[in-house]
Amino acid sequence: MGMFIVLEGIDGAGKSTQARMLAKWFENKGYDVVLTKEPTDTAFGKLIRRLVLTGGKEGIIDGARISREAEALLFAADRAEHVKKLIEPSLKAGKVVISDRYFYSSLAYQWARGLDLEWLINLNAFAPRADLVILLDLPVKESIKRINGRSIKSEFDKIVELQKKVRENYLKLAERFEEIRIINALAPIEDIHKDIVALVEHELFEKRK
Ligand SMILES: Nc1ncnc2c1ncn2[C@@H]1O[C@H](COP(=O)(O)OP(=O)(O)O)[C@@H](O)[C@H]1O
Ligand SMILES: Cc1cn([C@H]2C[C@H](O)[C@@H](COP(=O)(O)OP(=O)(O)O)O2)c(=O)[nH]c1=O
Repeated sequence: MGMFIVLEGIDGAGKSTQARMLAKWFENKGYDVVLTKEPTDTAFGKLIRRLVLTGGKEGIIDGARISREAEALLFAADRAEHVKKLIEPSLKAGKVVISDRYFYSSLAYQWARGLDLEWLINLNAFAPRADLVILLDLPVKESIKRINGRSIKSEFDKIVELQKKVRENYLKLAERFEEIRIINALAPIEDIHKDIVALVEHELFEKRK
């Protein structure tokens, strides 16, 4: 069996930056690496971007925003395809799978949007837990600085409030899922990479000996 590593955190925490660096680190060590993300780039992921993430006209069906439940189900459908078609086959082939977001994102975000945590955990029970989840934690103020410009000004306050809730949710989830490890994401990019490598070496290599 391969190794399944997930990066989680609020928007702008540095997940995609660190996922790329970690993938390169494994490749340099001779591992076969699959770098992937959720929402995926498949038709399901595109549907989510169109129906959920735009917040604009395209996200409206029959005059209203789609329900939070439908949102959670769309993320789960995308994830089911991701697990069955890419993650499980890659792990069976002995590869290192690194995913930028996974079901932990659904727990943190859809919970923040008001859905019940136990309902979300049950909905995502088909998805195997990761070997290691690296939670990039930082204050919302800092993440907003990093992604300045990605969001619409009129929605700014609402976005800040949601991100704060999401950050708190991730920290609560870290107490419940022992595979989640918290990394301080305020540091410079190279320092965070070193912390992640140290964590990977400790959690995945030394423990497996
Ligand atoms: N440790 C860091 N310090 C400062 N800026 C960073 C750091 N890590 C990433 N960034 C920058 O912040 C922005 C968001 O990073 P990104 O990796 O895309 O985050 P995410 O994938 O979590 O949304 C990018 O412009 C990236 O270059
Ligand atoms: C995977 C996932 C993401 N999200 C949210 C987190 C992000 O705000 C948003 C999109 O993720 P993001 O990583 O920003 O994707 P991209 O920049 O490639 O469009 O979706 C959920 O609410 N639930 C989920 O299950």
